[in-house]
Amino acid sequence: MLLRSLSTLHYRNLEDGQLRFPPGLTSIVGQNGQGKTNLQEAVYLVLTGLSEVSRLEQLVRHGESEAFVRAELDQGGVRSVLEVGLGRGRRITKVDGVRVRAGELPRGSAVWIRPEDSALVLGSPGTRRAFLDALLSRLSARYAQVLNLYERNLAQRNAALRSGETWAMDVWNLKLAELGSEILNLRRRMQVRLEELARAAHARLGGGEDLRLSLSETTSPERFLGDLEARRAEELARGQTLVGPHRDDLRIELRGHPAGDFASRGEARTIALALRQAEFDLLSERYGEPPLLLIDDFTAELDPSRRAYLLELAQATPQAIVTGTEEAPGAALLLEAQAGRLGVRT
Ligand SMILES: Nc1ncnc2c1ncn2[C@@H]1O[C@H](COP(=O)(O)OP(=O)(O)OP(=O)(O)O)[C@@H](O)[C@H]1O
Repeated sequence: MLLRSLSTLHYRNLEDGQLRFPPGLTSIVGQNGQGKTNLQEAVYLVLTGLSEVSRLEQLVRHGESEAFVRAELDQGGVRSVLEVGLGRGRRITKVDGVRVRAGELPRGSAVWIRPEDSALVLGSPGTRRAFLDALLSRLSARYAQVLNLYERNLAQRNAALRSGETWAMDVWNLKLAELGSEILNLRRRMQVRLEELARAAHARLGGGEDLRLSLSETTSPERFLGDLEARRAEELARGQTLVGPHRDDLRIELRGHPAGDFASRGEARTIALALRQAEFDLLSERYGEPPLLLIDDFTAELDPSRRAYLLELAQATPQAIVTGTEEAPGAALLLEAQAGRLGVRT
């Protein structure tokens, strides 16, 4: 898949208009706050449906009520158009003019590597769960569907716990244990390959051989139902469900110690990069072609070996968009961002 063009209207500070992208590497240079990240965010959103903002309105330019992003793709010689319309608390997604749910977008199409990725190692369990859930949802439509049902059931069960209305609790328990167990099993299956790929990338990055990833689980498929029943009194007192995949973590250990507590900033950065490389590899394996690679601010990467790794990865990928305060070498297209305007620099 190749991204041929991106058009935006009222998207953050980006000037309205269309940008065309060649195969290979596009380098976007510019000082801070010029719109480099906003452009990558728009590309990632329209290709994958994923966004990290808490409210979609944040993506709409100040003073406007709606924003639009449109991407033209070339999929093995076939042209396809993806569109996202954003308004207050709502989003409309279209593929070739037909409305679809955000989950029906081609989810293997892009990977975004950002300076903020260190939070995968140093941040809360919720950050790592979100990483696992987003990746698995992109690898398996079944996972996305089961996760959605699980989250709805969990919200209803928690509401029942808070209100003390326990008459339907046995029904909630059965449903939650059934859906939750499927999530646990799918996570376990992916974790094996995720660890292999992340360990290999970590070694290539010079981080050593001793990175371990494992699931830290609050229950298991076999114990799920029994654990829910056994902890009912405590759950009623706290008004929330205390076991299940929504409480689990991806345990990351470096040289036998939890990386979140002991890794240096540089080591955390290397592990985060290894996780993104594993994500890139898993999506390539699943969909039979490498995703579009987005790298935000490679110049923030001060370590020479990590910087070289990022640039080599970008150069070896069929299509990559790399931002920074300086030019990425080997670019097929060089753009300069200035106050939201992206112009070709020659
Ligand atoms: N909804 C919005 N409407 C208008 N402008 C916005 C909106 N959201 C963010 N901005 C502006 O976009 C700019 C940030 O752009 P962006 O994050 O893309 O910068 P950048 O070029 O990647 O810089 P850096 O190198 O600092 O990350 C800021 O000036 C911010 O005020």
